[in-house]
Amino acid sequence: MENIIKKFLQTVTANNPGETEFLQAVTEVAESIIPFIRANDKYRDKQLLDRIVEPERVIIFRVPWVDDNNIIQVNRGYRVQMNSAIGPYKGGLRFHPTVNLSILKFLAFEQTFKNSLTTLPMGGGKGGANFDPKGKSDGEVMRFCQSFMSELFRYIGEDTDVPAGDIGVGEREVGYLFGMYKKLTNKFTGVLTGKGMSYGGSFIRPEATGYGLIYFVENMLAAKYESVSGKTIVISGSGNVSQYAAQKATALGGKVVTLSDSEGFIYDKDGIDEEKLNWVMQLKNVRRGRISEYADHFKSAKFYKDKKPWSVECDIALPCATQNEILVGDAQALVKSKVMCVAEGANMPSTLEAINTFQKHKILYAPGKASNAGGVATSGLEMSQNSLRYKWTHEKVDRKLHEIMNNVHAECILYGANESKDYVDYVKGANIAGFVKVADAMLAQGVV
Ligand SMILES: NC(=O)C1=CN([C@@H]2O[C@H](COP(=O)(O)OP(=O)(O)OC[C@H]3O[C@@H](n4cnc5c(N)ncnc54)[C@H](OP(=O)(O)O)[C@@H]3O)[C@@H](O)[C@H]2O)C=CC1
Ligand SMILES: O=C(O)CCC(=O)C(=O)O
Repeated sequence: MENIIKKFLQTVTANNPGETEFLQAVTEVAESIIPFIRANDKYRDKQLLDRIVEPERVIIFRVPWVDDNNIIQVNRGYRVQMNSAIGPYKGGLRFHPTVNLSILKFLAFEQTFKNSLTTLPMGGGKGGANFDPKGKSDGEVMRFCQSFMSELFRYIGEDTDVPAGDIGVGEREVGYLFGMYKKLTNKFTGVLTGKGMSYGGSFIRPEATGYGLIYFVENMLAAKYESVSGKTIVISGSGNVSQYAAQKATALGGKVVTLSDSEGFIYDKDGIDEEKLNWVMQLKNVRRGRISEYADHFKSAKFYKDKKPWSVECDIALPCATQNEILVGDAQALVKSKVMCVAEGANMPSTLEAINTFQKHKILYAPGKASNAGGVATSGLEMSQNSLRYKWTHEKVDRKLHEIMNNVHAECILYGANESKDYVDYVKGANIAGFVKVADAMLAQGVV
């Protein structure tokens, strides 16, 4: 089996030179899917994984725009349309200076499995640009978004490809993108999700990834007769996912002690309660400031410049910033501090070695494609509401989100529990459960 996996990965490596993040994501999936395919005649010799790793389409385009000093700037825009076997391409847009094809291919690949896990009819896609919204005026961000959409609009649509937010793309950016799409096509449709509440957005979509993460963690802990209540929780990042994970964890009686951004982390020994979190939301979503300011404002906190929070003692660790933020040494530090559960709000925040470390020590570990699926699931609910031209209540969407996360967890157990049922390999469980639905649809649709 090892040789078959090795040969497959050699081919993917040769076909995608230098795409380290994409190869990392494929390696993690191949290790659990190839043995499953070989053990099931239905999936054998159909080159399913060979087809899934090849994007159906990649669009790369120029994004010229004019900054506030009247200087012309140029960025590169992308949309990776990875797999449409079970529905229109669906996945966020990332605006960050590090964006490149490898990163967007890894995200689109993971998204294919994640979206399948939600059981909603959404294929996998991802896009973005190497544009940095940090430090830009609202006017600059608007002009960039308009230029980005003036090319992307040809390739998307409510039944074709439905983008949303990701790092650097929040409600402000989605608003500008939607406005330009509407102007260019003269259509008011559910072409983007994460929209504002006044023009077709869904209740709970802003909260969904963070809330869904905590619903998933509650499921993981319940199997050990534990809960979030009374636990010390370390969170990285301070953006959308981190904020709402912190909010829900605190509401359930957990004590969140860290948040971070790309300049370092803050540790608040007294916990980041609701009032302090509201202050953070104002800082990050309105003033667009740095997390270090928290330690200037709250005397119970200390700022650790250029450091990550993984050496802080905790029961639960929730990486919610970016890919590969937990290296093997960080995983070892968490194991040493007797972490009970690590659940990913970010996409692929743990390296393969870090995942091995958690699993070797039988830590409850959930990969992002399962534990952060609540965001895209609620985007799927936003699409349903847009098709219905209707808006469900806050309570109804939250209840549906909760049910979906319970179901994603159950699917992971189904395919990931070991024979003696005393440990769940959530990586294996999520990969196989996500694969089955996509593979069945691909088989039914022929070689296309
Ligand atoms: N938004 C969503 O619905 C979903 C998001 N995700 C994933 O969750 C993660 C966070 O996304 P989201 O909260 O939406 O994004 P935001 O842009 O709202 O926040 C991102 C946060 O991560 C920090 N960060 C970004 N890059 C780095 C880096 N290289 N090193 C250290 N910190 C970094 C940012 O700090 P700074 O401001 O300094 O850059 C910021 O605090 C991403 O991995 C995303 O793919 C997954 C599912 C859904
Ligand atoms: O809501 C969406 O469509 C995208 C969410 C996303 O980007 C993700 O799940 O990583």
